[in-house]
Amino acid sequence: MMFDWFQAINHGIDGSFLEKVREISKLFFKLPADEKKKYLREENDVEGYGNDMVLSENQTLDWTDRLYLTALPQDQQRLQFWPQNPTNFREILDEYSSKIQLVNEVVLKALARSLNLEEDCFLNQYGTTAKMQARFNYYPPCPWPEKVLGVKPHADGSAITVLLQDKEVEGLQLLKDDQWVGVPIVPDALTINVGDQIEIMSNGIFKSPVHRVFVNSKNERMTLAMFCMPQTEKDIGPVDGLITNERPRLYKNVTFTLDFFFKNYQQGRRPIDACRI
Ligand SMILES: O=C(O)CCC(=O)C(=O)O
Ligand SMILES: [Fe+2]
Repeated sequence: MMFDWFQAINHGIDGSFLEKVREISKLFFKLPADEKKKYLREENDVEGYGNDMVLSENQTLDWTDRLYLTALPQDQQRLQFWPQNPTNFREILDEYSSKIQLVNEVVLKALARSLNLEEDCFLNQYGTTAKMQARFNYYPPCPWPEKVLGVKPHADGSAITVLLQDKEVEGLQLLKDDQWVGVPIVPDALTINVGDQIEIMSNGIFKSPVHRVFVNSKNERMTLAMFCMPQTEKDIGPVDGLITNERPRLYKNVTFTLDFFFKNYQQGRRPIDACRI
């Protein structure tokens, strides 16, 4: 199997800028609850500040606070959910998104070349605009760490996810050969994994890894996941060069909307299973 998760260093984003990104996240989560509530997610929406969408009484909630925002394209930003405080929040997130967009392009081209395909074959499925969702995750210390998870097992619905990990506190684990393996902290690295949409586009050659986050009783942890993907109105499917007699088409063409993703995810189903032929 090909790699599905790696740590990128020399990605072109300064350590000092990554610090600024961590800083706006921290300043936001440290605001008084009343102030954060101004950006509260609405009941049936994913964007904004809050926790899981509650879809059933049996659902286990994640031990986390998060702020979920559409970062790109800029004209789809819903600024009512963007913190006014810290005052440079928007400037920093905009700059970070455009830098991550470049990382996304480099990675998708490299993935294509590694399969001897034309380098734009994945990017061509993006349509006219790329989409990017930012998820700021805050995991408070937890008095019963063995009883809950920071994020329950899931795979990402993105094409790729670029994660800025906490500088000091580990928590991310990925399922490899039925074992949970910790993802270490590498200073100034970006942790990159493929999501369901690259699994589909690559006709299953790249696998969108299942991962989860554990919490601990002593330390809080903060991360920022950037979900990079094609514009959501556009359907995607396995690229032509990867459908052969030996390897028939494994996935349908689908329009991978956020709604489709979350309805499955919150009920403990993998959205990608709904895409298989
Ligand atoms: O916080 C982490 O380490 C990972 C978070 C994650 O998997 C996600 O936001 O999809
Ligand atoms: Fe994830």
